[in-house]
Amino acid sequence: MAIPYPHFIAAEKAAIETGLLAPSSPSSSLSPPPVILTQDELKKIAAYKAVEYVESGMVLGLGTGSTAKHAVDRIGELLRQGKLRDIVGIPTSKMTHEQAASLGIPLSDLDSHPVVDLAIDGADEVDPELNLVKGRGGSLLREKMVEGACKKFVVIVDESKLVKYIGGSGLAMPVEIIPFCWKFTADRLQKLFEEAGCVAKLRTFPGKDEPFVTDNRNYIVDLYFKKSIGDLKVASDAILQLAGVVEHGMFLDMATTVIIAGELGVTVKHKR
Ligand SMILES: O=C[C@H](O)[C@H](O)[C@H](O)COP(=O)(O)O
Repeated sequence: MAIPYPHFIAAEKAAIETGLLAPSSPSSSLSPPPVILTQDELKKIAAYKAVEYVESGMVLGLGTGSTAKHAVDRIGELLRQGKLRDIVGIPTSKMTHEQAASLGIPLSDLDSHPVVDLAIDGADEVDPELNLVKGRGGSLLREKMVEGACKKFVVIVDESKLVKYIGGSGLAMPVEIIPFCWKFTADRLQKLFEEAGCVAKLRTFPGKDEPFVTDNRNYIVDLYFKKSIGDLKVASDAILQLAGVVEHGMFLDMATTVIIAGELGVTVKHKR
């Protein structure tokens, strides 16, 4: 989707920094036409901004998804150019592992590097307190392990991901569950949030009846809410108490910084 970008100065600055736009010459028109950036270009702007936090020698959590992909590409590029050195990446999914390996980024895991300096990842929802929903792309467990082990967690989104409250987009809040008796677990999840009008649906591969299988060979049940689920910590504890649940996609109080690329340019929010 093309997003009109009428605030030319902020947009131009962000786009030039990211290399999406060539700097205009001094003789160029005083009233340039509005820059039109796609949603993917906004993601790229946020990702490039986040990579500015990366320093040589860091152990890096490498996120998953269409936004994090840009950050991984950029890290690979800076390594190739010699502008970054001695980076160790900890991928949060098989897909990111493949991407990072193809770019020549040295890779490791939490067993060998239990402390991660910085993780960069996308999100599906961001609330005003910087709580997140993640996992609509199917990765959440490895992300939560790696991002829970990092000193700084920088989240990169375009402004469409901002919500007033978690679940407020009306889109899925994913829960990773074990395949054994998945209907039983899905029913229990739905009942847990009856008052919020919750509907629990097993995720399937697009256009097929087959259950979607995560990197950890689990299933995902997507929860859809009609209303707010109230206290997020209470909701999180209740979900995690169900025996068939492995992990959920609410990342509460984990993000230290959120970088948002939007109509007004780039906004950086830090955890208070
Ligand atoms: O499962 C996917 C991950 O949690 C992603 O980081 C999240 O879904 C955001 O993905 P995208 O950047 O593609 O919107």
